[in-house]
Amino acid sequence: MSEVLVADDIRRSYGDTVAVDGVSLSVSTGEIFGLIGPNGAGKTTLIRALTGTTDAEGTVTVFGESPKSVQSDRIGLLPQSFTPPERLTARELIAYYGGLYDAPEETESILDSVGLAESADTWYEKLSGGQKRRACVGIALVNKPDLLFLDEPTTGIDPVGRRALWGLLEELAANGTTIFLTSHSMDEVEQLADRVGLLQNGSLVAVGEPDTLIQEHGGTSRLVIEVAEKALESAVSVLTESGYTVESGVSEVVIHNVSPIDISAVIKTIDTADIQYDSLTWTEPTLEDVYLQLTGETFEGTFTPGASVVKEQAAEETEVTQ
Ligand SMILES: Nc1ncnc2c1ncn2[C@@H]1O[C@H](COP(=O)(O)OP(=O)(O)OP(=O)(O)O)[C@@H](O)[C@H]1O
Repeated sequence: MSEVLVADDIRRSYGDTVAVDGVSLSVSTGEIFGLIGPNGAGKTTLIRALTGTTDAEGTVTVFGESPKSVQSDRIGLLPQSFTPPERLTARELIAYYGGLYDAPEETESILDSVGLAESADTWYEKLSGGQKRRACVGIALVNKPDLLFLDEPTTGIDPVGRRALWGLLEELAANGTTIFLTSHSMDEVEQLADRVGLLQNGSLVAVGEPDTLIQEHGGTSRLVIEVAEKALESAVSVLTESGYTVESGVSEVVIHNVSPIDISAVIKTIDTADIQYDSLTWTEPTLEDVYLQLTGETFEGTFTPGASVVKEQAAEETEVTQ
């Protein structure tokens, strides 16, 4: 695979604010690179530097030349904020932007790909927020770009639409389109990206395949047992005595490093001690854990979105639901 995008020591400040602070990276043909990072980390500024839409220090080459010199139909860009003419329908918009290129993608095919076929005759201003975002994604695709930059492409798009868009992006990448995207949705990046870069305070603090980053920084699998406050202390002591590594929260006990086959032994231990609990939830580390670990950010509670509830005490049998 050849390198489509190469950035070396990119720096961009706005007055005293250092938005991008010496970023170097490269992305290969057909690769999906996911850029994550807290609000204000510099993701949009970096995309603007990589696309030549803002001047920055350092060097960027796209297809071996400066981004400003690259033939315009080879790059697609969906900016974070973008408002196309509002009194055009979705179909007219796609056709209008397509008309700027010699060999655009077929309008109907784009409308179909982004799930707007049924709303194609609605003015942009009358589309819902998610439909507007779909239309903007469609506009970024009109020139059949070889390199596609998407700054938070799925913001506001419903879960079914998001998954459809993921499928579309995977298909584009499989056919050789290189994709550079930013997102605050860790499941989106984990699902899509071949490699992930975590930007913090303008610097790339980690780059790697999602699985590798999760292995290195995601921590252990966890079994979260929700117990009544009065049972918390005895639950902790029973489980600790049984050799588990335990941590307690406000109303839950967390056991680290538990594999699914160990869960029944844990249940037996707490049942034998007659400890009342509301639920058991098993989680394995995700990209979100990597994000939280490396950025040092925290949130209230222990549950993560990928959690599998393995048992509620009212249930007759242990059952795994995703
Ligand atoms: N045009 C601008 N003028 C002044 N400061 C700016 C400008 N654009 C960005 N900044 C500042 O640069 C820093 C990085 O902003 P940027 O928009 O690149 O972050 P981001 O990671 O994309 O954030 P978000 O996740 O919220 O979209 C922030 O401190 C922001 O306030």
